[in-house]
Amino acid sequence: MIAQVVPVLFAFGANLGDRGETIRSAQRALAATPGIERFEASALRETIALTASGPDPDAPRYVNGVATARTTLDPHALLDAMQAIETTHGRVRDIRWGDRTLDIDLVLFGGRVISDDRLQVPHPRAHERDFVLAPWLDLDPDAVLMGHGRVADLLARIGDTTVPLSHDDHANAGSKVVPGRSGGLDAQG
Ligand SMILES: Nc1ncnc2c1ncn2[C@@H]1O[C@H](COP(=O)(O)OP(=O)(O)OP(=O)(O)O)[C@@H](O)[C@H]1O
Ligand SMILES: Nc1nc2c(c(=O)[nH]1)N=C(CO)CN2
Repeated sequence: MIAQVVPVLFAFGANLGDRGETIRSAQRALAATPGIERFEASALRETIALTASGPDPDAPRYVNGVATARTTLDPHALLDAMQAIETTHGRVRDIRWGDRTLDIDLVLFGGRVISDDRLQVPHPRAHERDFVLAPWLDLDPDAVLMGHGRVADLLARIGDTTVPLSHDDHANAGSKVVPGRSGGLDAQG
């Protein structure tokens, strides 16, 4: 049987260590994962930490970005690959929304709605996060978030507090980590 190729959207965040390099390294690892192809990463943005008690301008700032890709993996195998990459990049699972070296979220898996003990897709909080919407809009000005509408409209509604990362020398460091427009996810919107 020929495996189905599904467009996906990943979100990346880090607020400890060499944040931008960690995210670019994780993206190279994901792009090199068997079953993942056509990986396209956004520019990175610096963002105010969202904590359990709201935005905290005094907490270490995050670097955030998104990437689109196509995959033949099933959603849970993809999550396994994401979590293995988080672990190799020093991620420790402790307090919810605590500081972290790397977080990778699966925002969209084609047009699938998934809700089980390991995965909620579309990511239930993506539509209210400027640190997801702003880099996605950079990557694809026509992007649509399934169930919520145009990303440009969502971002205009919540406001954009993110700023472009001044030093992002690694944007093209991986042969398959290329900036570009997302392919296919809009059709699911
Ligand atoms: N769409 C998703 N992408 C990544 N992990 C998910 C998703 N949906 C559910 N999870 C589950 O969330 C668990 C905890 O994730 P994590 O601690 O990274 O949450 P968080 O990143 O702090 O919060 P948030 O999901 O609000 O960004 C993971 O072990 C994973 O099983
Ligand atoms: N700015 C910002 N804040 C966050 C982020 C993130 O990626 N960026 N991720 C969190 C948990 O996933 C909690 N808070």
